[in-house]
Amino acid sequence: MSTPSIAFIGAGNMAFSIIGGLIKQGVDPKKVWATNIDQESLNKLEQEFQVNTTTDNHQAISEADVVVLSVKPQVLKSVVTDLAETLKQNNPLIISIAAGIKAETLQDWIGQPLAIVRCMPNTPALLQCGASGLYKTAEVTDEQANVAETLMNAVGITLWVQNEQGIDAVTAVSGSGPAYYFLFMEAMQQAGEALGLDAETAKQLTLQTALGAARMAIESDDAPSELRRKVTSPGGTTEQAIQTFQKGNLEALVKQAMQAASDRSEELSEILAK
Ligand SMILES: NC(=O)C1=CN([C@@H]2O[C@H](COP(=O)(O)OP(=O)(O)OC[C@H]3O[C@@H](n4cnc5c(N)ncnc54)[C@H](O)[C@@H]3O)[C@@H](O)[C@H]2O)C=CC1
Ligand SMILES: O=C(O)[C@@H]1CCC=N1
Repeated sequence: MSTPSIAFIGAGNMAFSIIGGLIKQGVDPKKVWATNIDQESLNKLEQEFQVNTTTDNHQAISEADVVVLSVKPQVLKSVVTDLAETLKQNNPLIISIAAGIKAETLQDWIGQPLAIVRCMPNTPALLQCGASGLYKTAEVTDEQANVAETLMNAVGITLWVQNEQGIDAVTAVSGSGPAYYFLFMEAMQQAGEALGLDAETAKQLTLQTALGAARMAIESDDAPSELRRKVTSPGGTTEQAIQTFQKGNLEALVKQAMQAASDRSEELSEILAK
């Protein structure tokens, strides 16, 4: 992939995953800049991926074609307002991965309606197994949209949403989603141990089962409901487990949890816009 010069501002966990995925995909590390206020995080990035690092956000964006805003939403305003003049001058494509901060809010902070793509990635990007939702403002050209899509396609699948609210939903599904599956893995592993397996055995069985189920769901023509039915013998063991989940209202709980994630995304956009 021929890459534009990309600067990640606030390269923490999520940026680490994207950068790692890009480098593993063959992106030239010399084209990637990463910043952080924490030198240790930068040392790790430099050691692992040989990308350029600096604690100076201005230096990182000075020659960037693409600026990826990857600090926490709570510090984004101070970072963006500090960089506003350079952003206005250089007019790079801005990709914000921050949860809950609307494109219009970013444009207000910058003081000009620059081209902004909001991207909601997830950490499996590190293994090129990410899933990202993208939303673009009217200022984004087709070419810039292509750049954003190509970049995120290098670390997984990408889907565009037509309205910005869609990003709140993407956040609840795939942005936060890995954590839901990790929680389920933790719970299954603990339950396996409670049933008498040693920790390593419970872990390996749990993780391989998660991988196998995900691959089947992706690769099979059957819907997950049908795949589930094929595991569930009438009067058998799975039926007992599924009935227990259903009595505990698992589906309603999942819906409630994801609504809470989406609500929080909306709430952040209101609180942090000020
Ligand atoms: N972690 C995840 O799974 C996902 C995170 N996101 C979004 O990505 C963004 C980053 O999240 P994480 O990587 O989890 O957070 P993080 O805290 O690991 O990374 C942010 C980094 O920014 C650095 N930083 C703080 N102030 C800075 C400044 N003024 N200049 C440069 N660097 C600065 C921090 O030291 C930190 O290492 C957030 O906005 C979040 O909403 C989006 C999707 C998934
Ligand atoms: O928890 C968060 O706010 C971020 C956004 C999606 C995943 N992590």
